[in-house]
Amino acid sequence: MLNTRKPKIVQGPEILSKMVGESEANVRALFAEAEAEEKQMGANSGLHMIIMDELDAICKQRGSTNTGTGVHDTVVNQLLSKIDGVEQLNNILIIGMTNRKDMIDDALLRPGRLEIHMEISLPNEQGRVEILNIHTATMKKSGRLDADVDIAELAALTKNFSGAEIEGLVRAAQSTSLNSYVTATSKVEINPEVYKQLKVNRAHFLHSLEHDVQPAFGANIDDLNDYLLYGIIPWSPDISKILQEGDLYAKQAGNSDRTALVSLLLEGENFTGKTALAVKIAINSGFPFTKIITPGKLVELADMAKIRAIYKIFTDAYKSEISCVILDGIESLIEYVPIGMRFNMSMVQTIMTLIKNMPPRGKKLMIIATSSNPGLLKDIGLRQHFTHTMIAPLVQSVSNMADIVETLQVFSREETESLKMQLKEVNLRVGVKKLIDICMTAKQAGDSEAKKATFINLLTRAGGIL
Ligand SMILES: Nc1ncnc2c1ncn2[C@@H]1O[C@H](COP(=O)(O)OP(=O)(O)OP(=O)(O)O)[C@@H](O)[C@H]1O
Repeated sequence: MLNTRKPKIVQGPEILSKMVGESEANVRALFAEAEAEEKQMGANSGLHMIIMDELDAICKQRGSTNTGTGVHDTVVNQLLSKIDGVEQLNNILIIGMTNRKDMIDDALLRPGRLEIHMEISLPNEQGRVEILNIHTATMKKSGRLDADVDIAELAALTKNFSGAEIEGLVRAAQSTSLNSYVTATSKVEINPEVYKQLKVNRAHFLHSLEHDVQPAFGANIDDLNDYLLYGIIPWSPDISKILQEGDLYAKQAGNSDRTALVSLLLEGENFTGKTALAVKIAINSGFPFTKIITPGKLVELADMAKIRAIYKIFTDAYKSEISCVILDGIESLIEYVPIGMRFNMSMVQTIMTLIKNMPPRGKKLMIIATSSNPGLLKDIGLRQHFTHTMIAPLVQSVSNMADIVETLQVFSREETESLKMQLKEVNLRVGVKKLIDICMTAKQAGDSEAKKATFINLLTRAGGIL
């Protein structure tokens, strides 16, 4: 279109070489032709185009890699000197592509270098209709697409799918269809007569949507369900109230024209089920992008990498029209240690900035954070930045305890009644998670009396009986 010389298309990693100086030479070679033509023809030189895919592979922030060779750093330097060096080239257009802009050296992104930044965001519903039409066109033409496939419906069901993922879905639906015609005896065979009538129908697409292709920028419900091992037992009206209020905040984030950011802090003592409640609110919201940040997922990372990982989740969230990010156990995320009151200040700053930061125009975000130390959050100035707070309650009445115990089916109705009688005079104070743990241990104790004795013993030792 621009009438250029044949574009040079390179994959970032292709530039790198194990030979000393070779990577830099590869960068120079990319520019050699343009330089020669500029020297010869000056302003009459044709336009040269270099397209660099996966730019982040070679242009990482200098000083961020730890290979000991410094090769990455010198490749960045070489590229900088070619793009914006002493000998300026006026006959070259460089296009870099990446899905990790955050990892690219800042110097490369300044004016005069790769200065125009364009974000290809996730396709909207209309875009998805067009992409689906492109990828199903051949099937349609050859009569392989069943009449019951509704492209508009598929576009509505593929929220937050990228173009490549939609293409993957079409391919997966084709395989699903093919599989349904395969007879696997000792050989895998397809009846040629049946094959002639092979069509990809709506059921094949729905099957592949459920089993084969998950969007990278989606809500992985299976992953989230791992935090709901015992579901949500409605042991008190407070629990339904928390979930209802959570729904309201999600609606506020989703429906209000003015609210782009809702941040919710779920406070409660240890083991009160804060994570499970936060996850349940997130799932109920039905937001297409939902991610949970837990201390466990960051434990292996160094400080900067932790901050980058958290930023990455938020920048990913900003790509979706509406999203939910759960920050689980803020005190652990900031590495709080009560002895000497130590914590990671950079992490506090990061979390504070992200909680306060408005998502880009047109995007909406709900943040749900959990904490068992609201006093600390107040002292370090984080708590006041949440737009709403809610409290996960402790189990404090014997009848609530009995409801939980009965739901778990560890004790029979008679055993539960007998437990209620034995504990009727006591003051209870225990988190639902701890109570569930105790029940599950007691279940292993054998006969009815042993189960009840173990239950009471463990509850006392856990400080649940005052
Ligand atoms: N009503 C309820 N509310 C919360 N969790 C519940 C409820 N009923 C059952 N559960 C179960 O209790 C467990 C709660 O664990 P969760 O990790 O959420 O607690 P937590 O308060 O975040 O723990 P911690 O203090 O260790 O961070 C989950 O397995 C969940 O399925």
